Amino acid sequence: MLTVYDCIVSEHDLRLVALAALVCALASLTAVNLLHHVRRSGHSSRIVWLGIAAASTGFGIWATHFIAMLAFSPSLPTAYNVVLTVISLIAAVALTGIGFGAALLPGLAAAPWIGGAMVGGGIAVMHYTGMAAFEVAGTIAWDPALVASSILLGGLIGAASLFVALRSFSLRSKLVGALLLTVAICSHHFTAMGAVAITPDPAIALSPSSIRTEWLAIGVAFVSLAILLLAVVALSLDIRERRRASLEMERMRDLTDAAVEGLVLCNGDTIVTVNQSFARLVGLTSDQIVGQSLAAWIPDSSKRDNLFAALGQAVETELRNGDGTLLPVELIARQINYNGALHNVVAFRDLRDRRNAEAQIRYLAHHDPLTGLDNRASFDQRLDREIRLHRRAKRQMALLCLDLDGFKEVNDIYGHATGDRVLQDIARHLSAVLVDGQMLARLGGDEFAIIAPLVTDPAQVGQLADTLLKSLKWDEDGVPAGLVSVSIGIALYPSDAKDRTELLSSADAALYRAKTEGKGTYRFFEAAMGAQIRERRSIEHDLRSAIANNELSLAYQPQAQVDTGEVNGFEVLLRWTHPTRGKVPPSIFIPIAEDSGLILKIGEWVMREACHEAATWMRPLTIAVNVSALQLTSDGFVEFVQSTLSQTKLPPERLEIEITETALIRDPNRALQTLQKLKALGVNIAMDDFGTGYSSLSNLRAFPFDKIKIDRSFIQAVHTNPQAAAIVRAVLGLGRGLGLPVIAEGVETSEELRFLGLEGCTEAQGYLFGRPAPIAEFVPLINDNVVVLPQPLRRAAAD
Ligand SMILES: Nc1nc2c(ncn2[C@@H]2O[C@@H]3COP(=O)(O)O[C@H]4[C@@H](O)[C@H](n5cnc6c(=O)[nH]c(N)nc65)O[C@@H]4COP(=O)(O)O[C@H]3[C@H]2O)c(=O)[nH]1
Repeated sequence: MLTVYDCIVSEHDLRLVALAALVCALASLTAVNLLHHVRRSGHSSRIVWLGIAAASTGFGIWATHFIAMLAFSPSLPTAYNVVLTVISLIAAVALTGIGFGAALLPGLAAAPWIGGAMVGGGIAVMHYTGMAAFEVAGTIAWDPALVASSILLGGLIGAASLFVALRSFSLRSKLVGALLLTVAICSHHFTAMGAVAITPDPAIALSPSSIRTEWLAIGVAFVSLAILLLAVVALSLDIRERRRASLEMERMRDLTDAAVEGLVLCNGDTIVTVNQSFARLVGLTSDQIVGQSLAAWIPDSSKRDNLFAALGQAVETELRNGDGTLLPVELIARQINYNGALHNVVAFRDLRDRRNAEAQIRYLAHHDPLTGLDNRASFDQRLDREIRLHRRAKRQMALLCLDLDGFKEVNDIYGHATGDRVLQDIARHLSAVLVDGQMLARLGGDEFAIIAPLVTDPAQVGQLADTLLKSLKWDEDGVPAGLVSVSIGIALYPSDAKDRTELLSSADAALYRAKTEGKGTYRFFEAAMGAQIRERRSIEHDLRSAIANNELSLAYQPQAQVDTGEVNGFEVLLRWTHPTRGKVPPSIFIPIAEDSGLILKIGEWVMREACHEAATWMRPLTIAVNVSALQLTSDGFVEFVQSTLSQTKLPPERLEIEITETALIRDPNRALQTLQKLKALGVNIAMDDFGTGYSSLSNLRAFPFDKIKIDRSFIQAVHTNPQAAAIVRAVLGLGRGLGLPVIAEGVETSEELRFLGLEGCTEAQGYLFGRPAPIAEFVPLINDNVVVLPQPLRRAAAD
């Protein structure tokens, strides 16, 4: 280093050294600017601008060398070989051009380094060719170490200069790049000059054809002037380009800001600009984002690689936003030519809404939207899985099927909104009872099911059912406690079933038993239940086609005066003659018809047939028709009765509707409204089976009854059970008190009739007067005023 320093200080004119450095710096700055211009140029003008850049830089290197040589004063005569001097200039221009071309090769990350190193090589070739042109009256000796160092310095610093200069479009990059190129040229030159040792030799003469130093100075001055001109051109180009770039940037920003998707423009991995959508997406300002690496926002490197490997194809990954949280995004990358260079544009589409929608769809596919519980599909999957696991582990599990009692009434009376709230409440209460591993699902309507895995003792499941039932004792939304209850059927795997379908049907059978044996309770499956359920389903199935198949008929049972035996009217009783089962008792098929809703259609048929029949009788006898709760509360029942009466021309006062007390309890307001309307039509209303239900005095007063029917179970026990006799007496007294006639049902013996006569009962019905039979058997009764009571009984009643 000292040799180089000594060489500069003691053997050079420092003013000219400074001039050389200035020319060099000017040439380097011009070179960097023109290089950027080449990069921005279109294909056709690229080669022209590359030539201009190469010429300016080559001239600059050459001029720097020769000004520095002019500054060199070995105190001996010197001159320059013309040919070699020209070759050195050509070499400088050509090798710089090749280096620049290499540095701008697209798609090669190391291109600026390689190109820069080639420019460094060009500096060395120019210098040593120039030194070969140098003639001096002496011999020149070279220090090989310094020669090698000079070449290395030029190459390395040259490589670094182009890398820095081309890294970005910023002014800083350009200035630092130009400075490094200046250092590369100067450091090479002066290190190489430090390697020179001249020994004066008067015997060596300068060749006559060589140019004198003075002439060289003039040539160098011209070249320097040319560099100055090129620098001005480069500067104006730079200013123009900057203005154009800023306009282009502004236009692009306006355009990209209009886009809904986040857009990011990258030079390599560095973010050059972003639109407002992207800034909003990450929650930062664009100034905070620009200049950063794309990797900072897309942490998954493999997804980043995929993005650029398959341009134009969507890649789903995560975006890290300003606060460090990750957002699901879809990316598409494309390449565009921006400011003369290829850039990557990455579009970011926020996938949160889509993901939420997908999650919602997935949720809905497996859950009941009203209660949030798992739905049937999800339940079936889980049950299958649990059965597999328990089979493998040889363990026991339980399935509990739950059904709401009285839910239909809640919907009818309080409306569907209340019904929905009741279901939600029930779901919440039941869920609160369950422990980890147990699953509650809503299978539809008012049906729920619970899977209880790993049961060691059935008593455990009984306790669970008890707790579930207790959890539902509540009073909410104005729905009275007790109106809604839950019945539970329990089946165990593997003892009650081998697969899901069988397990469900066993639990269903147990549920049916629970419902028929009191409601609000639970039952375990028993083998016999399966057969009962199948039987019930078969009856329900056949009942559906019973009207169409003419399998239904009506039986008529007389109702008579206790004292005279005179017939007042008939009660209509439904009969079903099944093609294979024969006569099916009403006690079997009527509850099935009521549970399945078939009673609505069947009841209409009964009413129409009965009114039609009664209208044909010569005597104006009454006709009593049983009406079930479902009919009474069904829409349009009153209108139906009215139109039946007018169609059959039966006077309304001849029709009597028999209603049990339970039909009133389910929906008292609606029942009251219906009964009042029927009453207004002129129809009579009888309370059936009095004594078996609630036997509420308030019901008798609140509803517009015309008659009370004492249940046959009391009549038949009047002589064996003093309590029954007391009840009959009490009901008769009640009737008298309220001014309501009382009819006794199921009178079979003359003793029963005598008892009723003595207690003041005016009307009776029973086998004693006649069994229910087709109307054809009562033809004389309906046409003549015939007393039906046998003589001895008439006497008994009269006694
Ligand atoms: N042991 C005995 N029984 C007697 C005597 N007199 C009448 N019965 C029976 O007592 C039942 C009286 O009908 P219910 O209390 O309205 O009870 C009826 C009624 O609730 C229902 N039912 C029958 N027909 C209809 C109908 O058309 N519509 C509706 N909704 N229910 C009906 O089925 C129930 C049973 O009907 P049935 O089996 O016909 O049974 C009838 C009748 O056959 C007697 O002296 N001794």
